[in-house]
Amino acid sequence: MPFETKATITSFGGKLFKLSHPSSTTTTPMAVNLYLPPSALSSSTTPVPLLIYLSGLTCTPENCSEKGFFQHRASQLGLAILYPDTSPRGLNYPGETDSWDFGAGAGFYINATQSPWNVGYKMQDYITHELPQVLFSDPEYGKYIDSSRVSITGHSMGGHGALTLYLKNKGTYKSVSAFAPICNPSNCPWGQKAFSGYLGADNKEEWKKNDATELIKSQEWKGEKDARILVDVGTADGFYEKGQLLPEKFEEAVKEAGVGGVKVRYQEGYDHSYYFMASFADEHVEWAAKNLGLL
Ligand SMILES: N[C@@H](CCC(=O)N[C@@H](CS)C(=O)NCC(=O)O)C(=O)O
Repeated sequence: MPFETKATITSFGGKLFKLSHPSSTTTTPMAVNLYLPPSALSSSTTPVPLLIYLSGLTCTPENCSEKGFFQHRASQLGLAILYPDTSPRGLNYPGETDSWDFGAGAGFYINATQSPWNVGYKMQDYITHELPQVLFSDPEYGKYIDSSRVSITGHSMGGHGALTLYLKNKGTYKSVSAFAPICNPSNCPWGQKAFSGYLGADNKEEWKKNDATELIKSQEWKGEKDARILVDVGTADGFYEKGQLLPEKFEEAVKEAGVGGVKVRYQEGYDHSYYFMASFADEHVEWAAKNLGLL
């Protein structure tokens, strides 16, 4: 089914489209925003590459579209941005809306294995399979996108989502970047709560398959010299201070696996918010653009 266009908003010379489509993966309607830069919309040009942005806990497609400021540099460089939602909505599973860090708004970009979540909470399949297929084949929007040039990025839960989907699907995305990602969910409260609910408290092997710090040590990545991973963490991030992000664990794993081409940067004084995100948005868009052949 093609996208239904709910709104069109001019932004940095391009257009932000607020879209919706019925998803067979989540069994619900899904909201998604798409930004097309001016170069994509001018009739004389060829399709543009795509950056997928995965948002954090509690977010919808709106948070980053409104205050992430990705559109600023994406407009100049000729990059499309896709802002998906963070979970299915309205399934009415028991406990789905009881807390902000589990269920609605907290899908973690994994495929749940535990009932009832294993029916609709399949955000990994949704982001890697259904959503790109719907976009690339859409009669209105598909023609603007070069489906062979896609990168991925994200914030917090979405930063981890970006890292894991990149690591699980080597070659699908040209690069990855993450803002304040949860780096080692098996060892932090947010991750332990989500993985217990979605994957089962005792299924630690399943946890490892969904944890960026474990995935980077896999056979597929061990010894990789050009991993194309950029991570930024703010040193005044309260969630970093509380041990939710654990970037040092990821850095240790990178070292242990002998992986090159990974930059983890600690940005002095920045917190977890979109003030931090927006401050480095240009650099993350440039990172993707460079790896997508635009720079
Ligand atoms: N609701 C949580 C905060 C959750 C939170 O900070 N979410 C981040 C992602 S992990 C976010 O992007 N929130 C939405 C926003 O800042 O617009 C709290 O009260 O501590």
